[in-house]
Amino acid sequence: MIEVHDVRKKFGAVQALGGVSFTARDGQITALLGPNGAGKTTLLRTLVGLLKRDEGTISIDGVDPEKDPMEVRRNIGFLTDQFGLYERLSTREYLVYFGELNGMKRAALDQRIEEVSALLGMEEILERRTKGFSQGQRIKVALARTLLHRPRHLLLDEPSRGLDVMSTRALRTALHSLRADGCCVIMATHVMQEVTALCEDVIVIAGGHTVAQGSPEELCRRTGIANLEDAFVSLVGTEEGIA
Ligand SMILES: Nc1ncnc2c1ncn2[C@@H]1O[C@H](COP(=O)(O)OP(=O)(O)OP(=O)(O)O)[C@@H](O)[C@H]1O
Repeated sequence: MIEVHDVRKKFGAVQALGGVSFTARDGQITALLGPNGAGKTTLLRTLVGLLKRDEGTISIDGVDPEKDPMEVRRNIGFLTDQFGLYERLSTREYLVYFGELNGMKRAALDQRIEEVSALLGMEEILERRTKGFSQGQRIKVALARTLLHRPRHLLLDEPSRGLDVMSTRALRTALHSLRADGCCVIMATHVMQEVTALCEDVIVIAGGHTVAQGSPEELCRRTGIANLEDAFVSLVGTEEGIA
């Protein structure tokens, strides 16, 4: 479970997060919705301890990422907006490298690479060097790295960008199975169909503040608007950020 209370973060004069609070439960996929520049990426980076918050509290299964970043990272998979692939390595070499960094034993790691590769449809790119990979291929490799050590928590920053229809479906299947395993998933996205298809809970942030949290149905009920996209626009008070 991830619990966030009144988190604030400034970059110079820019107040990227001005008071974000929410709870993301285990066995649930929580969408993080917000217009461009709302603070979604900043929030995710703060949750894994890559950024230091100015104020507020964060608890990842009771652990503060600033006090014990290694413990939090062991239990978290984070798909960032920067994939950080090593272009001289093949996909398999890259995954072995990160699996070993996470303390996985080689036999278990080899088996897990096969599983994740089958899940994401990566067989054809497994032995290829990542140099020159398309956007969709790059995101698959990064996603595979994120899933490799079976994290208890998964933070995904726009995971479906650049994915084709088959890969988007594969991602959905992967997320369903992680949810069934009790994983706590937070997914920043601009794609409303993804939210309605996958997420039982939605956090709406705008201007660095939590504007609302609830199921898609609750947000529609609260705004008196039947369609989630229109409800979102009404909550943030702008037409920005709609895919
Ligand atoms: N390193 C940084 N230095 C200065 N300003 C930053 C930095 N990182 C983020 N910001 C600012 O903080 C605000 C929130 O940015 P953030 O990337 O978290 O938004 P986002 O919700 O992820 O946006 P998008 O949907 O466009 O990806 C923006 O105004 C952004 O310009």
